[in-house]
Amino acid sequence: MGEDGGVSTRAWTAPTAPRPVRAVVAVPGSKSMTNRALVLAALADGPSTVTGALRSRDTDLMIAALRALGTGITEADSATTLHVVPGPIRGAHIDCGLAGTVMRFVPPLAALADADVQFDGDEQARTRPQATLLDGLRGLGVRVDGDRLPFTVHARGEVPGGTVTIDASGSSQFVSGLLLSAARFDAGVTVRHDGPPVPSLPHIDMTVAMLRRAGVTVEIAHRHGAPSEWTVKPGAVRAVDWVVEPDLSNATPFLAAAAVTGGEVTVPHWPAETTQAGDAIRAILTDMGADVRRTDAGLTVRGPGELLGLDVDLHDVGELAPTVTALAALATTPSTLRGIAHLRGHETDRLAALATEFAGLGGDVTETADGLEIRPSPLHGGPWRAYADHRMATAGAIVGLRVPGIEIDDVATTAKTLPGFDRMWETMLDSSAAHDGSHPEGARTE
Ligand SMILES: O=C(O)C1=C[C@@H](OP(=O)(O)O)[C@@H](O)[C@H](O)C1
Ligand SMILES: C=C(OP(=O)(O)O)C(=O)O
Repeated sequence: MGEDGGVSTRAWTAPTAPRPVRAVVAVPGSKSMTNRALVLAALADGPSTVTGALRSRDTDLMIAALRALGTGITEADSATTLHVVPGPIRGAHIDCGLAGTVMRFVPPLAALADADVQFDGDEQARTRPQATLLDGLRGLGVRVDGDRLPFTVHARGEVPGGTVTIDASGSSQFVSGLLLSAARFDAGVTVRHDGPPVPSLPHIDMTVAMLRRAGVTVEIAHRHGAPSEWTVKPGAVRAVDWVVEPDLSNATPFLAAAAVTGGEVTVPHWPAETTQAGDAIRAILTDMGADVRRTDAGLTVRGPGELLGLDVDLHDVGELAPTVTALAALATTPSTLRGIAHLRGHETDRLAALATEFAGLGGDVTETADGLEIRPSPLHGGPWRAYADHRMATAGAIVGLRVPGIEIDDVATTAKTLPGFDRMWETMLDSSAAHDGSHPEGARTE
């Protein structure tokens, strides 16, 4: 179990929206960027700062892991501005909680330590796929005991590195994890993928872009039009002052609130260009009939009169599947979500969890080999289990806007990436009510 209090639970009745939601909702920093910036800063050739960092269970677990391994991390003017001073990497015990980014990004860095590093995490994390990463490390000359949490990296101060072939079809994080620390391996690394297509490629693009920004040379080779081999040359990781973008995946439940209530929600500081997978919500909501615009004010979604279902491949953006399933379950026409078999290894088996919880509300959501079929069906209130999955909890909240009596068993689990989600949600609704739907800038949660 996590030692950081992340396992305490709290029940919450999701509030309904008596009128169209009208709000401006600022979301905190990206989990994926924060945890990459922290790892790169810990490996860098000097002190870095990370501005706009997300503070949440997953990022605090990363901070704790890197501190235990010898990195100095202090808060500067605020909790979201972190000063990172690299130090010699030493032996430690690491709690991964349920964070994929901690369990996949930290072991390769820990392999550079001068002593053993032990990893464990939540009970539920012990079933998340991990062997591919650990086999990859073995292929690079590291001794590792175990194939899943708990496991031990027998570090000896250096990693030979070289070429390794893995099947990364289970998670892009296996590739990202090996690449992030590879510049510090003696021979760098070449990761070859051999297997069905790698999911979540934008997340690997983010890894490559951030490595290059830190002065690391990365080369990519393609097979059949898809990247299949990544090479990181050995060399210094330069210290960078990282500025973290808002978390676009965490923005999606708030944008969905506009879509399902025929309202209008703006998320400020939406980047014009980004490697974040969450940016795909723009095309998805447009396909469902919403009006989606990016302006200097941010990204604004205006809900349609009629929310339409869609047929979409979410292979690259599996993180969005719970939000998209909630939207689709409230749409007037059927939907098919494809390309997301790997969601069975996320925080929970998300395909099973979504099908089960919608069935309990009278919904018609069925699992396929690689996704979900969602048919319109009248929904009623009832229990909604979160399965320790932040995005299951936020999906329940979206449904609750239109369906009274959605009893989420654990809203505290949103602290994995968005502590205070329920307060933000309630503020969004309260301010919409204050303006009675007449003013588009009703709520500001900034
Ligand atoms: O590298 C990252 O920051 C992430 C990669 C993706 O993982 P998968 O490739 O396992 O889907 C994504 O779903 C996860 O939330 C974050
Ligand atoms: C899959 C997710 O998280 P993790 O980084 O733990 O894999 C997610 O946030 O949707």
